[in-house]
Amino acid sequence: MATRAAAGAAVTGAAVVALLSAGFALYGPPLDAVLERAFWLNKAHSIKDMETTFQLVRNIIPPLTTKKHKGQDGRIGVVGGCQEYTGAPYFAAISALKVGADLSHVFCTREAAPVIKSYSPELIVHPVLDSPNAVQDVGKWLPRLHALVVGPGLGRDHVLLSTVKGILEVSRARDVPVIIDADGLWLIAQQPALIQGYQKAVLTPNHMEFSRLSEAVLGDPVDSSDPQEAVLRLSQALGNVTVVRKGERDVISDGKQVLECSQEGSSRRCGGQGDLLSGSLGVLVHWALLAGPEKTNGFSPLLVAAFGACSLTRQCSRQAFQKHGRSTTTTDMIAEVGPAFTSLFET
Ligand SMILES: NC(=O)C1=CN([C@@H]2O[C@H](COP(=O)(O)OP(=O)(O)OC[C@H]3O[C@@H](n4cnc5c(N)ncnc54)[C@H](O)[C@@H]3O)[C@@H](O)[C@H]2O)[C@@H](O)CC1
Ligand SMILES: Nc1ncnc2c1ncn2[C@@H]1O[C@H](COP(=O)(O)OP(=O)(O)OP(=O)(O)O)[C@@H](O)[C@H]1O
Ligand SMILES: [Mg+2]
Repeated sequence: MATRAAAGAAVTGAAVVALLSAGFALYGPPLDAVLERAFWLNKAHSIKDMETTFQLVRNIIPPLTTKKHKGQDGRIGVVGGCQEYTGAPYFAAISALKVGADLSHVFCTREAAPVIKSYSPELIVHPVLDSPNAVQDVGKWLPRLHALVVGPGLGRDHVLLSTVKGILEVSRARDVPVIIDADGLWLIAQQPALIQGYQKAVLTPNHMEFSRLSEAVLGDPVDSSDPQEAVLRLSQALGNVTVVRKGERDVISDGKQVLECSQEGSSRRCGGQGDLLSGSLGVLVHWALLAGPEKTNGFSPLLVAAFGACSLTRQCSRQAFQKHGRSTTTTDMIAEVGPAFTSLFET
């Protein structure tokens, strides 16, 4: 367990960067106002030394060319979808495709599968999660997947969670990057060892999920006065697993650096926005790891990917809200993924 003093010492030694992206004109260049505040506690670098985080996200985006084959820009899996929840895995999987993945798989329970298939012919849906050989059924796809998003709409059934434990163990053994969200985080709060020290894991907790994880891992309630330190401490305690704490501002840390994303979103808090984020992150994590640290200017590729997914989700929310106001739903946000991506990363 990390103590507050230990965390404080690590902060002092580490390069801590807080990047706040203030609002900028819709469809306008994002560089104008993205870097509101940046500092390195060891003073070795200054704001002028650094490219903006948006530029780093742009650096990891693979070019669209006629030379590629299907699958090269991303084959993403989503583990989730049960009797109660079919929307969440759909949102995550379709978001991965809309961001630019070539293939998007959903591994769900038998009864959720026809429902999810009926939402979209573009998803590949495997009704395997409640089968007796579920771990092997998912495991045989792992060599063909670039990242696995675990948890959207998974539910908390004990048998399903123990299957997912097995899937996480196999994924880790195969070095497959995992993005853990929603009920996947419920499992991690009970068994943090599953991802302890795994450098290709990213956790994307909302407010409640973050509190649950912090209490389970650090043993004390979250210090709401210092969100950055709270995220830094949790990441450190988990062995530098990347943590993305969603909220009014998204705080991202790998236990060494802290990024903050306050890209303007909207005041609509409809369900499913986090699923858009975790699905998008699946693709961006693959792209970032492929690009490597030389393209991210020494920053952790996972931090850059997370910043990209957070800013994209919030921009989708902003654009959808401008069109639909109070009636905005996640489906409206998904329709904005293309334009939002272009306005943030391709201008
Ligand atoms: N259409 C769907 O199928 C959807 C299914 N979902 C699934 O629903 C399941 C449960 O997810 P939940 O997110 O409800 O998880 P939890 O059961 O942990 O609930 C989180 C709770 O925290 C509350 N909360 C969120 N932000 C807060 C804040 N800033 N301050 C105080 N309270 C806050 C929310 O109201 C919610 O009740 C997951 O499997 C998830 O993926 C959601 O993703 C939403 C969409
Ligand atoms: N108060 C807020 N203001 C602006 N954006 C927010 C706010 N709270 C959350 N968001 C944004 O909404 C997105 C989803 O975060 P949220 O906390 O709703 O996740 P979630 O509860 O997991 O969602 P889901 O319903 O998909 O499970 C993130 O991009 C986050 O930045
Ligand atoms: Mg969620």
